[in-house]
Amino acid sequence: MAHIVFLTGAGMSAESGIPTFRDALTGLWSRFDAERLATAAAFRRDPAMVWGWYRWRAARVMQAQPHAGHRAIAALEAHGHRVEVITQNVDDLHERAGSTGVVHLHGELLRSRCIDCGAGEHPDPIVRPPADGAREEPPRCAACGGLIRPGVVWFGEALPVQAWSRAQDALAACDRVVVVGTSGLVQPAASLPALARALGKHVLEINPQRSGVTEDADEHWALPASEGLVRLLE
Ligand SMILES: CC(C)NC(=O)[C@H](Cc1c[nH]c2ccccc12)NC(=O)[C@H](CCCC/N=C(/NCCC(=O)O)S[C@H]1O[C@H](COP(=O)(O)OP(=O)(O)OC[C@H]2O[C@@H](n3cnc4c(N)ncnc43)[C@H](O)[C@@H]2O)[C@@H](O)[C@H]1O)NC(=O)OCc1ccccc1
Ligand SMILES: [Zn+2]
Repeated sequence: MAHIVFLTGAGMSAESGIPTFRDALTGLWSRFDAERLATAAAFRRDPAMVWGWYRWRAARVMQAQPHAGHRAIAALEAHGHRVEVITQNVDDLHERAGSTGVVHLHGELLRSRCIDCGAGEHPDPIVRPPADGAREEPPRCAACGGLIRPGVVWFGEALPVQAWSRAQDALAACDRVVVVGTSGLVQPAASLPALARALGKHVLEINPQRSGVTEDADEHWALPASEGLVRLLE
């Protein structure tokens, strides 16, 4: 039985209808670049605009379903392989496909917390998906009255310490690494494939396009995630 680490990015969820980071800028948000919108400064400046963007994205995630690629990773785990999923994605499609112990380097869209006291908060369910561009006032914290923010890692914010150390431990312990659907532009996550290579691990990249990772990969399958990952089962 093999010990496999999957490093996944937005391309992993593209076939489930989740827009990749750069494609999630429609309507009102299209005049912003993601790196500027996904920041604490933007939230403080205009909480309703940023919260509206995240609720719109959360609604898309709730409408989406895992695809054959997500299921293939979960199947490898069910077949007894040691599988660890380290993702930059803030959606829950890996978990919904059956993967366990998924490490979210950049947080989770469907978890929120108070920006002041950190209390975890579960905002009211999304009844009607907000129209793209819709502003929505973030709820207030029941404990301190502070603003509730999405449980994601914004640009300029440190990654969760535990997630980052689990990622490094997994790469050190694994036999091989499969990198799926990332452009390899966002640090420090983008440094993990090179770290795996430096640790002597075989690195396979699955991405229809060449990316910032391809140089660090031993193999590149120019395939969409759904096809490339199913091929791993054969
Ligand atoms: C843009 C980049 C230059 N910026 C950074 O890297 C910055 C740091 C930085 C600033 N200036 C710099 C200059 C140089 C180097 C670094 C920096 N990093 C940070 O700010 C990090 C935090 C980064 C995390 C930001 N949050 C995200 N997401 C959560 C929020 C949200 O979602 O709203 S990042 C977000 O964007 C990234 C998107 O990238 P990808 O996932 O790769 O997706 P992308 O769309 O780019 O590409 C998709 C790929 O899929 C492929 N594809 C398409 N379809 C398919 C398909 N069907 N199948 C397979 N593949 C497919 C495509 O070909 C393509 O290659 C993901 O990481 C995603 O999580 N924090 C930090 O540095 O803090 C400091 C610090 C340190 C200590 C103490 C205090 C502070
Ligand atoms: Zn609070």
